[in-house]
Amino acid sequence: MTIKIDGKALADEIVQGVAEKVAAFKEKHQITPGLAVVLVGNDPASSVYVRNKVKRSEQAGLNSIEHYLPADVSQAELDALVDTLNKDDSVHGILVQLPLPAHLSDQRVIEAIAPAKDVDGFHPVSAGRLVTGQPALVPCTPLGCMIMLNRQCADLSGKHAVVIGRSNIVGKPMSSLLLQANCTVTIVHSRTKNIEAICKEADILVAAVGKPLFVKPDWVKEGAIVIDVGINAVEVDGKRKLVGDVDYEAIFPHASAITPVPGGVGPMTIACLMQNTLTAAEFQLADAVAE
Ligand SMILES: Nc1nc2c(c(=O)[nH]1)N[C@@H](CN(C=O)c1ccc(C(=O)N[C@@H](CCC(=O)O)C(=O)O)cc1)CN2
Ligand SMILES: [Mg+2]
Repeated sequence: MTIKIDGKALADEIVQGVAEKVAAFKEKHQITPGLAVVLVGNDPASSVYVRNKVKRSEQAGLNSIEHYLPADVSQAELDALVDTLNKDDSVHGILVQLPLPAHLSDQRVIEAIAPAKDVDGFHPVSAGRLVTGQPALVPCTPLGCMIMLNRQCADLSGKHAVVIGRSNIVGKPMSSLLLQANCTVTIVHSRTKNIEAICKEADILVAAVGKPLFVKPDWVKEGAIVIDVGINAVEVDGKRKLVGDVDYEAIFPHASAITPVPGGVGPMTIACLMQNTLTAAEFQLADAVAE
């Protein structure tokens, strides 16, 4: 029997757990962890994600601070806002929704955020901490994938994990987390030869390639755990539909567990942002005590 991993239910559980810990944190320290979310422009998908982040922040008992900037905001104005948020003690986490409009630099904004407030885990300092096994703010999507994997498999040690995709946001941090869990990790990408055969050896297959239905049933080992990070909008019979990087229907009977799209990894990304905001507030408090 294949398990359909219910990301929405697990995300609800995580946010509930964060809410309990936030309540205890407030009680103990008289501090409410604050998450500042910055949205530039009005891209419909980004607007939905930001709305969900604000809603989840409220459920978690976090202080939600929202900044909506026009699509033609200058890089200097955006940098100035990030600088203000970096200096604001009531803000423990800063998230700038990506992608930014073309005239702005995603990388420049990522690097402008104070590493201590980098709840997306995209700053080079956070990436370096993760790779070197130090306490770190870990990118939310891979963190959500690891929580799902740990739920499905009590001991990941020695498993062969294949990650499809090498982005800084998913593929690379995912590989670091799997390595920390003592998996044998292979990353495959657009230049990899014989990608099907490598995927077929995976006990754990994580697809983060951004290509609809890229992974086919004959790429998957019987009993593998399949985590689908892709969220691709396609048109079927004239209607817009979301599909993953994995051919879910066809692969389902071959996997031991698999995430659907929608309702799999996506909701976990936002739940882990709540978790990271609490972690950032805890780290900042510990640093203040140590100073
Ligand atoms: N600053 C960031 N920007 C972006 C991130 C990020 O982690 N930080 N990730 C993505 C967008 N994203 C969160 O920001 C995100 C994407 C999708 C979902 C989600 O729950 N998707 C649903 C389907 C949504 C739909 O119906 O359209 C699902 O998979 O069930 C959550 C968060 C890029 N930008
Ligand atoms: Mg750009």
